[in-house]
Amino acid sequence: MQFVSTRGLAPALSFSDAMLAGLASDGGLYLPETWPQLSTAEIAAYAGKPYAEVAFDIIRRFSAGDIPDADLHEIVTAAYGTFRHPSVTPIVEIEPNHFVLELFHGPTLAFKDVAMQFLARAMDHVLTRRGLRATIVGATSGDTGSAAIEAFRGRDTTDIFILHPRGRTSDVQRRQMTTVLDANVHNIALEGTFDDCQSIVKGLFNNHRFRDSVRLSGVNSINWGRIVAQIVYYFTAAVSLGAPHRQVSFTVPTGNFGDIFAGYAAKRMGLPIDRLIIATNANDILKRTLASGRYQVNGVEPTISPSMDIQISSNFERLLFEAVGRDGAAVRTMMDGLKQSGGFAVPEAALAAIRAEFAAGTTDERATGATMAGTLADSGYLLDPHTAVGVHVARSHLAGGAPMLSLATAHPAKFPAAVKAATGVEPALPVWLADLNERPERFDVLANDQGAVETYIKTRTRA
Ligand SMILES: Cc1ncc(COP(=O)(O)O)c(C=O)c1O
Ligand SMILES: N[C@@H](CCOP(=O)(O)O)C(=O)O
Repeated sequence: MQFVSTRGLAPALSFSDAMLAGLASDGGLYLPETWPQLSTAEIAAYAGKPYAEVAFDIIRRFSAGDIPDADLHEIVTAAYGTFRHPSVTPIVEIEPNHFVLELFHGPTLAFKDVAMQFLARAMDHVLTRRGLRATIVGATSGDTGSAAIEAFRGRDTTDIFILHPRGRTSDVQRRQMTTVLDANVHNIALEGTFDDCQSIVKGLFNNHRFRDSVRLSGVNSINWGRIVAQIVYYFTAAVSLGAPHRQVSFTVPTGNFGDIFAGYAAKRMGLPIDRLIIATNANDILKRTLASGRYQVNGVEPTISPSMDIQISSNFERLLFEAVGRDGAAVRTMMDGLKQSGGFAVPEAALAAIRAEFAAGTTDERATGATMAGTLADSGYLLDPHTAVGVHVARSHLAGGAPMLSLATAHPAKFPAAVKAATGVEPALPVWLADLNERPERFDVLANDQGAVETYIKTRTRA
């Protein structure tokens, strides 16, 4: 299986090379050349299987011939052995026909662990086999960073540099990153927004001389290695509710569009998904795009679901590539518009294709709080603010349809202030994080300046 860039100019790469590259050399994102197809019988056979076995079967459809099966099996077994729930990603019914898919049982309490525990081991495996080291960079609004740092800490093959927007994460999220003192971990608090962090990370990849000199690799969902691991829980969740003999729908709290794109990929591989619903907070560029056909960046608005305070939704580029019939030139035109004027029009046929697969809804701050309070009162279930955005949007799509799965993307204890303000309940951190507030922090504050970040990385990386 080869992987192609959404911008059509970079060479096609193997699974391992696409994973190490992160972003393609033409600025695009990698996608499999074709979507593997699963038969009804193959999907039905996932029922009752351990999560790691399903992960192995799905991921190997992309990595076979590149990562040996025995090695992949070892990687997924170790990755999902770190989760504290035997089902890894269990589901809970919160009201008739509406379920939450709990993705927060990993080491850092967010859905990012599902992919990051796989990605760190897979990268380590490839680098070790090749006798190489890499410099990992990532931009985070809070959760990607903590999950990546936890997964890569102490690894000899990698140095990891995570950029977070200074003062715009929850205290728990920041401390989960900055209290990790391993020598290969470097935290940068950037004077800017998440979009600024992400734009610098993309800028580092697009500076080819720098990229090659430090052997740069990325861990944001621009990396196909992230998306591939997230496809798995769409299958396990749907099968546990009766797929492939029955359709299910998913509502996904969305920022960078990686998580919901994994759902789209599952559908392209044969999973009978009825609706994929994009749920956003006030940073509603995706909802506006679906409604108007114009993707237009506004300023980022801080909310109580800070991990979704994103305007430039990177993985939407993958969907655009699909929707324009995999025409890299058309994607380049749209991305040039984004760079030059902060927006572009989605061609009519592509918009129709996107609308046929996706719906979108937005939740304001008041409704997010009310959803947390109401769900606790009615179902005894405590939501984190991101999941609450999804649950609120999902509720307007419940009537008479397929069972609805709302993705629970973070544990409420990651956002204690927002949860307490809405519900009066202060969720406790699990025992392994109980002393988080007492641990010493280490991070450096940098200006929103790519040159400053390059110098910082160059003087610290061992790659
Ligand atoms: C808790 C939480 N929910 C939802 C999202 C949005 O996911 P995505 O960026 O894949 O759309 C994020 C960040 O990515 C997150 O950290
Ligand atoms: N919400 C994310 C933002 C980065 O998203 P990614 O999935 O592309 O890594 C975060 O928590 O950092």
